Amino acid sequence: MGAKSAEMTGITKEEDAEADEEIWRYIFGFVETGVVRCAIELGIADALEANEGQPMTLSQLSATINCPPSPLYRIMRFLVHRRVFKEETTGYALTPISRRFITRGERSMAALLLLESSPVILAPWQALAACVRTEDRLTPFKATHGQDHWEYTARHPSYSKLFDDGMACHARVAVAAIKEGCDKLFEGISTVVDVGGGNGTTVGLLVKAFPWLRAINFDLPHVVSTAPPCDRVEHIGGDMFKSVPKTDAVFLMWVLHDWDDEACIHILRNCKEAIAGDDGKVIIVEAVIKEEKEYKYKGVGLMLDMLMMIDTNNGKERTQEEWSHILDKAGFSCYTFTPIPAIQSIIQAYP
Ligand SMILES: C[S@@+](CC[C@H](N)C(=O)[O-])C[C@H]1O[C@@H](n2cnc3c(N)ncnc32)[C@H](O)[C@@H]1O
Ligand SMILES: O=c1cc(-c2ccc(O)cc2)oc2c(O)c(O)ccc12
Repeated sequence: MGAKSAEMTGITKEEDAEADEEIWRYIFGFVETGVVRCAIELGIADALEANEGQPMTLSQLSATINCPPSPLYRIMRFLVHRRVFKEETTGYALTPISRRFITRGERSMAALLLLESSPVILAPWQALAACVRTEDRLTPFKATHGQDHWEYTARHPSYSKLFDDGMACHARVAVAAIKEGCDKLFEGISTVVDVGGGNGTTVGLLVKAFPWLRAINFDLPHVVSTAPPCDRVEHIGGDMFKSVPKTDAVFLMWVLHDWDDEACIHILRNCKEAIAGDDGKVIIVEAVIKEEKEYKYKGVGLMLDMLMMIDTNNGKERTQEEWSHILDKAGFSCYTFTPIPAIQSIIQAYP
């Protein structure tokens, strides 16, 4: 049977030609992530950074990172084509993308890429179709690893570190955006509890950015037990489903997206209980899913929504209406939404 005509399908020649090209992005999309992961593991961006930002020839780079020139040439050819690195007359150089893969860089996303491309995170995608079909929905993560994400994290310290480091590298970008987009957020606030604060990177940065603040980093006991000490930050282990330490303000970033509405309402009621003074508030830093034409960051919110389907029990990214629903149910008298230059928005909820 021959190809159907444009009149029959309603597809123009141009659209069809575009699809011929686009289809390969779906088929080989993983290659880009895989090669960037390899570049991070080889330390290519780190080596160029250590060379004081000066370009390096293939043989210099090969000697520095201890990788033979022949495969390195092919890897660099691919990454130059993708603009991850650039080729100048004197050798290979960093671009704005590879600067984000310098492991100790201020805006490094290397740890998040290593997390998302890890076998633990990737394997459950094989189970997504089977899991969404079943009525008594087992998450793909649990179907693959036999435990839910937080049980698995508690039992696998090396994955727990990979996860906390991944979250922490994104936290650095988020706190800078909070300061830029909402610099009055902590006015009149002396103490803040970061609920689900991971290894404390976020509160550590918050107390630096807002120097009058004292903070508690509150997370599961096994998570805070490995958190490094930090000035004006106390680490407390506990369970947000039981209670939250008393404070002026509660801060939650990328915590509520892990949970269904009922669990979120439960957590938010505990956070509301924790607010000691009359001027306190709960600060939520999360994605707010918007109409398609308003999507920023190439639909990252929708990608995270798919990730929540893989890793959590009915966790999801929410629209403004969905956020309003859970905040109303948790008993907040009013709340505001503030966009910031990041994937997330700031939601301030007042008891
Ligand atoms: C997606 S991570 C977000 C980490 C951090 N807020 C950030 O943005 O980098 C969710 C955090 O919630 C914590 N968590 C899960 N269950 C918890 C509970 N019952 N009580 C306190 N924290 C919990 C996890 O350990 C994890 O650090
Ligand atoms: O694997 C993840 C990744 C995230 C994540 C990544 C990037 C962001 O800007 C925010 C969050 O969150 C996760 C999560 O909440 C979870 O329960 C399991 C896995 C991941």
